[in-house]
Amino acid sequence: MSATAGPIREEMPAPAVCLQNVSMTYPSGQQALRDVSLTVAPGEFVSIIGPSGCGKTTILRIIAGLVRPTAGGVFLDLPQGPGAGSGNIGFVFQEPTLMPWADVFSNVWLPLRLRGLSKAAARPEIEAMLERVGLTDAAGAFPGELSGGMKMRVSIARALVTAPPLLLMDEPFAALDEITRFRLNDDLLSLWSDLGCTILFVTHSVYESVYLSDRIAVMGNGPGQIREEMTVAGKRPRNGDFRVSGDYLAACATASRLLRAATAGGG
Ligand SMILES: Nc1ncnc2c1ncn2[C@@H]1O[C@H](COP(=O)(O)OP(=O)(O)OP(=O)(O)O)[C@@H](O)[C@H]1O
Repeated sequence: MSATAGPIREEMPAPAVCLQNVSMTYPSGQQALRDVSLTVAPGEFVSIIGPSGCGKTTILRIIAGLVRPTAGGVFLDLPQGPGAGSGNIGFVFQEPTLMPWADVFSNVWLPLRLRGLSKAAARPEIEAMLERVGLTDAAGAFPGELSGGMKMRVSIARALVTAPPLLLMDEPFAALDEITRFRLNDDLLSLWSDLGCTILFVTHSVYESVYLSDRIAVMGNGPGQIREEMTVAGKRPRNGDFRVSGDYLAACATASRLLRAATAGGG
């Protein structure tokens, strides 16, 4: 082995998600993305903000493999989660999409059931996840008996019960009141820090993106392009103190300015 001169370089981990020059035109002819490049490091929390219709959901759907881009490359480097199958990406939608006829426990069991685990075999994982999201006492309740915030907790528990290394979240808290949203923001951050997963989070809220993220990708008007990226300064763990800190307010101002610039003058 030969020695190399110069400074020792830290090995950069391969990105968990890498989009290279991705474009997407739906069969209807609607162009949703144009030349989008984005990398997300393992364990990073990245938000995507942008105006309605700019292609945020399309990015998540492409990463999840639900639609194929018409051009460009999508590279994922994700450790396999436990259990069989390729379900190592969790997806949380704006609507909790729970099975109304099944109780909370059975809703969270679903992805494990799809992997062939009986209710009894899955019980320890389900109970641990319900405890993490504060729903132990609601295990036997049906979705119709739950508040919006509790339904979203079930949806998050269901997405995380298979311990996916990548969690995609599409405006999960948009329909919730602000107090519930703030609480779920904090709970999500502590889950993320405990589980060590990578999160890509779509939101319309500049404030939410700043509170949660390490980095923010700012999209412009369609056809969708990422116009800017910013890093959010601010120590972790973040909590209510961060919401009133100078770092937070400065980052919100920067993100708002970038969003305004990105959406000025149409696509
Ligand atoms: N299945 C589809 N077929 C045709 N066009 C689609 C389809 N899904 C999305 N589009 C179009 O692609 C563009 C991007 O849509 P997308 O849902 O990705 O945007 P978005 O930024 O997530 O919007 P919003 O913030 O309103 O949820 C829009 O013009 C939308 O109408």
